[in-house]
This record gives sequence, structure tokens and C-alpha cells, in this order.
Amino acid sequence: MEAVHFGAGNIGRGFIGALLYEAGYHTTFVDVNDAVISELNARQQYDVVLAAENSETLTVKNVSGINSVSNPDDVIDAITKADVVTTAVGPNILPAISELIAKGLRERLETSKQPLNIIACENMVGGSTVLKDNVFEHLSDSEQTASTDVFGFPDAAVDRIVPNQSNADMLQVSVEPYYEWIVQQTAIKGEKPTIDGITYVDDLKPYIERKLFTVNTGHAVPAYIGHEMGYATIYEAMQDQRVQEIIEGALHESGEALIQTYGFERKAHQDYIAKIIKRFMNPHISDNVTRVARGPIRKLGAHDRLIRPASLYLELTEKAPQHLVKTIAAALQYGDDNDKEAVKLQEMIADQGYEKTLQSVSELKTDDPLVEAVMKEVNG
Ligand SMILES: NC(=O)C1=CN([C@@H]2O[C@H](COP(=O)(O)OP(=O)(O)OC[C@H]3O[C@@H](n4cnc5c(N)ncnc54)[C@H](O)[C@@H]3O)[C@@H](O)[C@H]2O)C=CC1
Ligand SMILES: O=P(O)(O)OC[C@H]1O[C@](O)(CO)[C@@H](O)[C@@H]1O
Repeated sequence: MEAVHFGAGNIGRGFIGALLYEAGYHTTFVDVNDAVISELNARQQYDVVLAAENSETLTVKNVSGINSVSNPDDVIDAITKADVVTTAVGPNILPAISELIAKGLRERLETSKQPLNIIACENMVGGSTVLKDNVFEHLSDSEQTASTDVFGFPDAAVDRIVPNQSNADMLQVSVEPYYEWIVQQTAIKGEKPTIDGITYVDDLKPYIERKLFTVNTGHAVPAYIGHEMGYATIYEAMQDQRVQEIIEGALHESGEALIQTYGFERKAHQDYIAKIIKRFMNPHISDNVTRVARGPIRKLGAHDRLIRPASLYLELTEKAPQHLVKTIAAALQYGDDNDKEAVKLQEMIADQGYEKTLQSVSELKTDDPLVEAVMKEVNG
């Protein structure tokens, strides 16, 4: 079985690539990083190390790579032969890979016409749907009609913490032991990929929002509040009682919104929260706050991990989500010269002030009570 995976980064190698290997696939990684691609082709294997007390190593074999900048035709060819296509490139990169995927699908329509599923494994709601829209922009009306019949873009939720790392072995990747990969089965075309570790569900929305508004909302607290307090890593920030109080409060608020929206059982949700907070305290993982805080404009988006649960909580309880508000205010003030979005955000603030910037990046109306609450926090 053949898999094509876009993005040979942390999640690509450390999570999706590992599960594809264990399911018996040969994986062709597609990336723009020539050093990683060359190394994958030279060695055709790499190690995934579990970040735990008794660290175990899985050697992922049966892999190769294509540099999509220098060899785009090879990517098209690989897509025509693939049994599954996955991505983990980051939400902002999806448009950049869509033309190549469209070319691969066009070629496939002209040759095998075999069904294919393309699964975007990104931290966002409706990632595969967004990718499909981007891909379809490169196809004619008749190609779009033919593609709709045979190509599935099932949305997915992926959960595994894989920090940025620089190992002596550039392909080795250290990952937390926990993982979860949930895929929307109603959008699958042809046979479901049989990959141990995928949980198929009919309606992904509750699962992706539960993951995004618990794992990622929670992680945003030690990232933004921790950065504000001067901490460099998530682990260090999580040792601070004040950070722990805010994370618990924020996850209580997002939890209330999730429970009332989707009917999750309260006790089970509390257990889910406790398990996640414990994952952030894993002493075997060194995760920089800058990685988790990266892309603050995306993270302050209307449907993302901070604004959406805060808006839902406000709407459902008519109370201000104080802990989420603190985190939103810290995200708004987040600065990192190496992060393009953080630089742009601070330029917007210098230009238009906090209130207008928040309204613009978070798509909030002037009279939204969340704007008032965040401004109160920003102004101290
Ligand atoms: N690292 C983590 O703990 C988790 C990350 N995610 C999500 O997974 C996605 C990837 O994140 P990471 O693996 O952490 O990032 P990463 O930066 O380690 O990997 C992204 C990879 O995409 C490659 N890339 C960039 N432009 C490309 C292009 N045009 N074509 C092909 N490849 C390209 C990069 O060279 C890099 O190797 C993101 O959406 C992230 O939110 C989801 C769950 C956990
Ligand atoms: O990958 P993003 O969306 O930039 O956000 C970082 C977050 O995503 C993760 O990498 C994986 O869920 C978390 O570790 C962190 O909360």
C-alpha cells in the first residue's frame, strides 16, 4: 500500500508517518526541506522515540521523499499511485500544496479513476474541507464533478504533542506516547483506509472542537501567559501555581461551552481535562512556549482555540470567561521577532490600537461583550 504525506516535519514523521508504517504502508514524504528529503531517501528509515520514563524507539521503515520544488512531476506521479494522501504542513500552507494535489488528481482521473482519500491532519476545524476548496480552485467544472464522485476529503482531528527539537540525527523525532487521530467516515470515498490508531466517526465537529478547545486552548495558557511571565518552556510555566489556576479556569470555561453545546458527560469531560493538564507537565518533553504560541493571528481567529470557546461561553452563560479573557489579552500582546504573525500583530496594534486589532483578527463586532472584557484586561 502506498501513502503520500505532505510535510515531513514533527507530526508528519513523529505521528502520521509512524502510524502509516505500522499499518503496512510505504510512505512517500513530500516536503520543501531538501535536507530532510535527501536524508529520507538515503536512509529510507528513521527513529521515533517516545518521551517517557522508559523511552521506547520505533524504527519507521519503508519511507522515501520527494522535494516538491525541484521534482513536482514525481509528486503528481506518486498521487496517481497512492492509496491514501495525508498532510501535516500547517493551516497556512494548505493553499500552497493544493495546485500540486489538483494536478495529481487530474492525472488520476485520466488514468486509473480509482477512489482516493485526502486527509488534512492540521490543528483546525474543517481542514480537509478547506484543502478540498483550495484544490477545486485548480480544477475545471467537469473535473470538479468527476472528482466529487471519487475523491474524499474527510476532516480529521489529530492529537499528539511533538515539540520542536534539534537532534544529532536530523530524522529522529521525539514524541509524547499519547495520540489520537479521529477521521470523519461519512466523507470517505471507496474503502476506508485501514490504519490502526484511526477512530472513524460520522460527525467530526464535536471531536475536533473538544480537542481544539481543550488540548489547544489549555496549551495556549502556559504559552501566552507563560511567555508574559518570562518562562521559556511549557514545562517551566506549568510549575507556576498562577498558570495552573488560569489553565484550570480556562478549561472549565471551554468545558462548560463544550458540555452545553455537545452534551458531553460532565465527569468524563473533567477526566479528559485532567489527563490533558498532566500531558503538559510531562518532564520528558521540552517544548518552547514560542512553538505553542506560534501564529497568534491564526490562534486569535474567530473559529480557533481562544475566541470560539470564549464566545460560546459568553453566549451560553451570559458571564465573561475571565480566564479565557486573560489568555486572549496575553495572546494579543504576544511578541516574538522570529514569528511573522506576532510581528504583524504588534504592527497592527501600533497602527490601530488593541481594540480595532482584536475586532479585525477575531472578527468581533464593536459591541461584542468579549471585546469589552478583553480591553478591560489589556488596560489593567
Ligand atoms: N507538533 C505538534 O505537536 C502538533 C501539530 N499539529 C499540526 O500539524 C501540522 C504540522 O505541524 P508540525 O509538524 O508541528 O510542523 P513542522 O513545522 O514540524 O512541519 C511542517 C512541515 O511542512 C513542511 N512544508 C512547509 N511548506 C511546505 C510545502 N509547500 N509543501 C510540503 N511541505 C511543506 C515543512 O518544511 C515542515 O517539514 C500543523 O497544522 C499543526 O498545527 C497537530 C497536532 C500536534
Ligand atoms: O500547532 P499549532 O496549531 O500552531 O499550535 C500548537 C499546538 O498544537 C499542538 O502542537 C498539538 O496539538 C500542541 O502541542 C499545541 O497546543
